[in-house]
This record gives sequence, C-alpha cells and structure tokens, in this order.
Amino acid sequence: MTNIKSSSLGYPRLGEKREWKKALESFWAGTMGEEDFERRMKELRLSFLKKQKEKGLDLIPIGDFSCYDHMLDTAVMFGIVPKRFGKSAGRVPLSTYYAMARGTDKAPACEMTKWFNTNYHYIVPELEQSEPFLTENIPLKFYQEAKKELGIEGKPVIVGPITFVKLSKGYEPEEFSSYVDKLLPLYETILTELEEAGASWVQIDEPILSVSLSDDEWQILKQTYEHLTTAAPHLKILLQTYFGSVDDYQRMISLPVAGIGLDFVYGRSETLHNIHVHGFPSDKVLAAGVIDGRNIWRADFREKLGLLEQLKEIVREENIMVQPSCSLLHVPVTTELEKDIPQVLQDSLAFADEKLMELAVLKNPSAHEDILENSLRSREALAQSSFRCLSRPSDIKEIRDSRPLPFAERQKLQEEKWNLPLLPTTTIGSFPQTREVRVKRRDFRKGDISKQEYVQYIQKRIEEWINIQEDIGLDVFVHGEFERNDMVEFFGEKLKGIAFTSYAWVQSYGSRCVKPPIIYGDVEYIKPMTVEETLYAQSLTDKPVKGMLTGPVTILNWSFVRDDIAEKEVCEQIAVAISNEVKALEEAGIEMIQVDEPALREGMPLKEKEWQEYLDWSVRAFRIATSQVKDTTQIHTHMCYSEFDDIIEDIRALDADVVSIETSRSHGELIKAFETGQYDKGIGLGVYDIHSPRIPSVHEIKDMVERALRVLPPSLFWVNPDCGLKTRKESETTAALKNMVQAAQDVRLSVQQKQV
Ligand SMILES: Nc1nc2c(c(=O)[nH]1)N[C@@H](CNc1ccc(C(=O)N[C@@H](CCC(=O)N[C@@H](CCC(=O)N[C@@H](CCC(=O)O)C(=O)O)C(=O)O)C(=O)O)cc1)CN2
Ligand code: MET
Ligand SMILES: [Zn+2]
Repeated sequence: MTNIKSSSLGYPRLGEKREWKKALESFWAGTMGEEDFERRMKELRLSFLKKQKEKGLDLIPIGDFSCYDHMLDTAVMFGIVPKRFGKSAGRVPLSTYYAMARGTDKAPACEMTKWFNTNYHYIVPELEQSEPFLTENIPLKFYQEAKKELGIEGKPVIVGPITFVKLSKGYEPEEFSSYVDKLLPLYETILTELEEAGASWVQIDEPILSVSLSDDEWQILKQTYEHLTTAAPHLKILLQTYFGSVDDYQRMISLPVAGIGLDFVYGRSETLHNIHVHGFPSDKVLAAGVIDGRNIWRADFREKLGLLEQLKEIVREENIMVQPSCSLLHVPVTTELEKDIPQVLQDSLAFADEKLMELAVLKNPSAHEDILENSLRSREALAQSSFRCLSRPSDIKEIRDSRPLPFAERQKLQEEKWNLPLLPTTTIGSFPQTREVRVKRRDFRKGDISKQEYVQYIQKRIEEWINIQEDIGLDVFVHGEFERNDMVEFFGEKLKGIAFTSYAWVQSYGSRCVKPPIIYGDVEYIKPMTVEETLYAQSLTDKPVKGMLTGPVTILNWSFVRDDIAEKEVCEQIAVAISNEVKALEEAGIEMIQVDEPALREGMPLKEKEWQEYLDWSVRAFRIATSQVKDTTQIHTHMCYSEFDDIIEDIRALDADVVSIETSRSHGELIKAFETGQYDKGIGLGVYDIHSPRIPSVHEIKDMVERALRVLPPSLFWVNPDCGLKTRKESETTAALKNMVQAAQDVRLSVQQKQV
C-alpha cells in the first residue's frame, strides 16, 4: 500500500446507454415534465458518483455533471444571461438555460465553439453589459447533496476565472482584468461557503494555462489566486491544467495554491523536463495526470509506474495524487457493453470506468497484480497482432501529393466542362436525418429488416431529395448522406484497421453525441464506400451530383487513434485509402467530389509553435487524398469554422478547386484574409446559419452575398449554407434553401447586368 491518493477531474454525463441524452430530448420534446426531468438528472448524477466511489476513487469530482454544458452552467451561475433571453433576477430557470443553449423563435442561441482541441463544444458566455452576481452556489449545492445522499466527501470542480473570461466573448482585450475583478468576489463567496460547509479540496480548472498567457494575464492570474487563497485559507485549492504542458511552469508552481494538477500524457516530455529542471514545491500536492483521459487504450503500467517512480524522487509520496490527464468527459463510459469487436482489441481498451480501475492499480500495484499483468499482456498481444504490420504500405511513397496543373489552368478547363451559372448554388452534403431514417438503420442493424429493404428505403429518400433539389433550383446537387450514421463513423465502418463500437458514445455538444471509431491497425481501403448511392442519385438528374467524402485529417481527429505510431503516419494511411475512393468515384463518372475537412482547423495543436508541423502533414494528407484525379475533376472541400486568418496560406495549399466555409457565426463579417484577396480559388461562403431553426430571408441572404462580392470576384464565388443540414427539419431546410436560391438568382442578375 502506498500513500498515493487517487483523484479524477470529471466523469461522462451521457450514461452507459445515453440515458442522459434521452432524458434531455424527452424534456425538450415535452414528453417529460420538469419535475420528472430534475428527478432523472439527480438519479443519474448520484449514480455516477456512486460508481466512482465503488471503484475506489479517493477524490471524487462534484459539480462536473451538467444538464447541457459546464461553461453554460458557470455563466448561468454568475447571472451572465444575455438580455435577449429576458431579465433574470435570481436563479435562472431551466427554460432560460435551454433557450441560451438552443435558441428560441425570438432569440438566437448563444454561440457554441470547440473546447480547446477536442470534439466537445461549449456555449460561449457573452459578457457584454453584464453585471455578474451569484445566482446560486452550485458547487456547494452538489457538494452537500453528495454528502447527504451518499456520504461522499467530494471535491467540487469549478471553471477558473481566468479560463472563464478568456473563453467568453463580448469584451475588448483591455477589459480582461476588469471582468476577472467583477467575478472575483463571486468566486470568493463560492469558496468561503464551501470552506464553511467542510469541503477539504476544490478543483479549479484553468486549462488556458496549457495554451498561453501574456505577461499581464499571468500577473492577473497570480493576484487572483492570491486573493482566493486568502479568502478561504482552510480550503485547499487544486489548480488544474490539462491538454498539454503549462506555458510557464515556474510561474505556475510559485502560485500560492495547495495543489497543482499537471498533464503527464499530452506534453509529457515537457512537463517531465520542467519538473526535473525546476523541481516541485515541497508544500504542494502534485496531482499527476498520468492516465490518458482522451484516448481509450489500457495503460502501459510499466511506463506509468516508472513515471511515478521518477515523480517520487522529486515529490514526497504523500503529496502525490494520480489522476486522468483531463476530465473523462472525452471518453465513453465502459468497455463492458461491447460485444462485437475483436477480442485482442477489446482486451486493450479502457474507457472511463476502466480508467478508474487503473488509478486504483497505480495507487496500490501490489494488490492488483492480476490486472497489472493482464494489461501488459493485452498491450503486447495488440502490438504483435497481424493488423499492425509497421512497414508502410509501398504505395505511400509513390503517390502524388499535388495536381499536375496549377489551379488557374484547371479553372479554365473546369469552366468549360461544367458550364455552371455565375454564383452557383449548392449544399454541403447532408439533408435532414429524421427519426425515421435512424429507426430504419437501427432496424437494419438489428436484423429486423433486410438489406434490400434498407437499401430501397435509402434510395427512396435520395429520390425524394433529388426532386426537392430540382424544385428548389439548386445548381449542384448532393445525394443527402441518408445512408450515413455519422460522417466519420460511416467511413470507419468500411475501412480496414478501424473498429466501431456499439455503445461507446461521447458527448459532442448538448445532447448530440458521436461514436468515434477506433483506429487500431494499419488503415487500408477495401472497396468502394460511397459509389452506389452517389451514382443512384446521379442517375436521377442531369445536374451534377457532388461525391461526398470525409477527409483524412477529420477521420483522424474525430477517431480514437492507435498510440504506437505517429498520428502523421496514420493520417497518411487514411489519405491513401480516401484517394482510392476519390478514384473510384471518378471512374464511375462522378467528377465533382467534396472532401470535408472540418476538423483540420479544430484539431490544431494548442501551442502555436506546434502549428506548422501539424499543418504540413495534414495539408499533405489532404493533397494525397485529392490529387489522383483528372484536371477537369473538380475537388471541393468544406470546413465549418471561420477562424482562418492565421492559416489562410495552408488553406490555399490544400489546392482544392472550391472551399466552402462557415461565415454566419462571424456575424456577417468577412474573413479578413479573403477580403485582402489572398485567396484566389473557388470559395463558397456560408450564407446562413444551419444551427438555428430560423429561416433566413431572401433579403438578408442577398445582403450577405452582395457584401462578399464587394471584395471577392463573382467568378470564384459559390452560394451555400454554412454546413450540412442533417440536424434540421425538412420544412426548415426547404424553406431556407428556396430563399437562398432566390437570393443567388437576384444577385446573379444584377451582376450580369453590370457586366453588360
Ligand atoms: N463525428 C462528428 N463530429 C462532429 C460533427 C459530426 O457531424 N460528426 N459535427 C460537428 C458538430 N457535432 C455533432 C455531433 C453529433 C451530431 C449528431 O447528430 N449526432 C447524433 C447521432 C448520430 C448517429 O450516430 N446516429 C446513429 C444512431 C442513432 C440512434 O440513436 N438511433 C436510435 C434509434 C433512432 C432514434 O430513436 O432516434 C437507436 O439506435 O436506439 C444513426 O443514425 O444510425 C445524435 O446525437 O443524435 C451532430 C453534430 C462537430 N463534430
Ligand atoms: C461537420 S461538416 C459536415 C459535412 C457533411 N458533408 C455534412 O453535410 O453533414
Ligand atoms: Zn460543416
């Protein structure tokens, strides 16, 4: 038995079988009342705590549970509710909470954006004009609940003030410190009340410390934590970082807090280097994030125990806690429900519950020798398995990573071939995934309906939407992606070396989840994945139907990836596989092909110094996937984030003939780089927000297009929505697209008149 304690940073909210998602959606649909909903949430919250206790966790996180998102919870706790959602004096009602998250007829939702470089998205607090006040001490409420109901002496978890303000919007950079100051007394109250209630530890999350802070911001951070420790002298603050090494280790360890949480998985070598060179204060606890909180492989105990030995040379054993590298929110709940994956893979997996077990092993290895041995054996078996050949497939070396002709020359050939109208209209790929589509897929999966019946059903949907696109008058069609459960999982199911699970869901935003595929071996192409549906769609119309694929970087970033070879190498393998599909489509006569890369921007490393290396290999992977085609074949790509100014050169380097991007979330402001004319290939600017049920008017779309045309040449301009339409209703989709086409036709006319 060691003196090391175990701790965790947060637990998945979804439940083993997405019970949480189902409750939220029933409540929104009105089939579950508010009281029942609150009861259900409490039931789930307590069951998660109970499970963590049973797994032997010493410090159980409290208050990480949420009814939507923890950033939204924090904003609401501080009364930061935009005026458009009505006045709120005291506790914010559930209806307002969900209105902020999801929008209403009257008030558009708050913005949502990616949580660091994960596929989790948080609601962005809007600070403008807000006078924050403490509506309710939520950490205290849940601390007391856990104590009373389960006898758990929990560790409340709070988003720290520096990270909270940094991730919020609605203020100028110079106002940063004044907003932190406004929040400080509220944090003080939370902490003093927790102290009075008998809490021993509180975890304050400051993941922003793994990105970077300016000198001034560090100064503000220091003052803030000095203040907070003085306010509640008997409450131990664990200042928690994750997703990488801290930006300034020396400043970090000099802060007057009782404990510091560091990530020993992502940024491992830098963190280790820091601790070896600069030591660790003897009066603080080191919360060592040694178990990977973002990936799903069983731990290599030899390596982890070795790491702990190193740490013990620097930090006294009783001052060490072992924990995951970040909240377990980013991994599925348990491997126990998985029945259909290869045994050697199954044996190598650790989801949230299994990771808690691993912490127990690290805490007390001699009591768990069986698990320890077992893990090592499983890892070894996986490493030795035949699907990891380790020699790179020979075609990678020979494959082309650029198109033979430069864009300007391809453009001429393509104009001739395609003969599209000025300002062509198109959509991004998916059409509404209705309950009916999903139920058909479930029935097919369960064997309740035959493959033939399923295929016929999908064909019916394709036909229906080809007709709708004809009626609306779009110029370039899509087949609608009805056969796909998800843009990444679908391809994961069809490529060699990638496994898919039955229940391994992870929250992406709100109640929306993804089931990331598991890339466990060398990725290889087996056979065409999308040709049949695309050809079927093309057979029904004379308009071009775009082939629709997910790009290698997005498949990589939105999957769980093997950790024995470099990501770059895995990405190259996927790129070769996707290039085969591109060729298959072209050979079948589909010569306009979109390869989506929304995660290229999202997956960028947090530290700017690591960007270029990442961009180099990810751009190359995209080019490998898309360069094996004729000059006249038109390659499109799509990214649904608008922050491109700093990587515009890399977007250019993708060398796609057309890129479609999101713009509506930048509130009509054009991306600077496009304004300055640095981008000289086809561009489809998203002309309306697909995240909202609101139907944009012809007028507002026209306005958007006209504004864009002041700086962009009409000959390069495409008109499309921001992203795919799978989450929208059918009626919303057709109404919005009709207006979009009308707007494009109006502007087209006026441009042509000017040209005459
Ligand atoms: N991987 C990924 N990441 C992404 C995106 C994306 O599209 N994919 N988009 C961005 C935003 N994130 C999103 C993430 C998920 C969803 C989404 O719609 N998810 C669906 C699940 C999609 C899915 O896998 N569906 C399966 C399983 C559906 C299901 O639950 N079926 C029921 C039966 C049908 C029903 O009762 O509704 C069952 O099996 O019991 C299918 O269609 O086959 C959801 O949570 O509802 C949307 C956006 C960024 N990250
Ligand atoms: C998250 S990007 C989505 C692109 C995909 N083709 C779709 O339309 O759904
Ligand atoms: Zn998109």
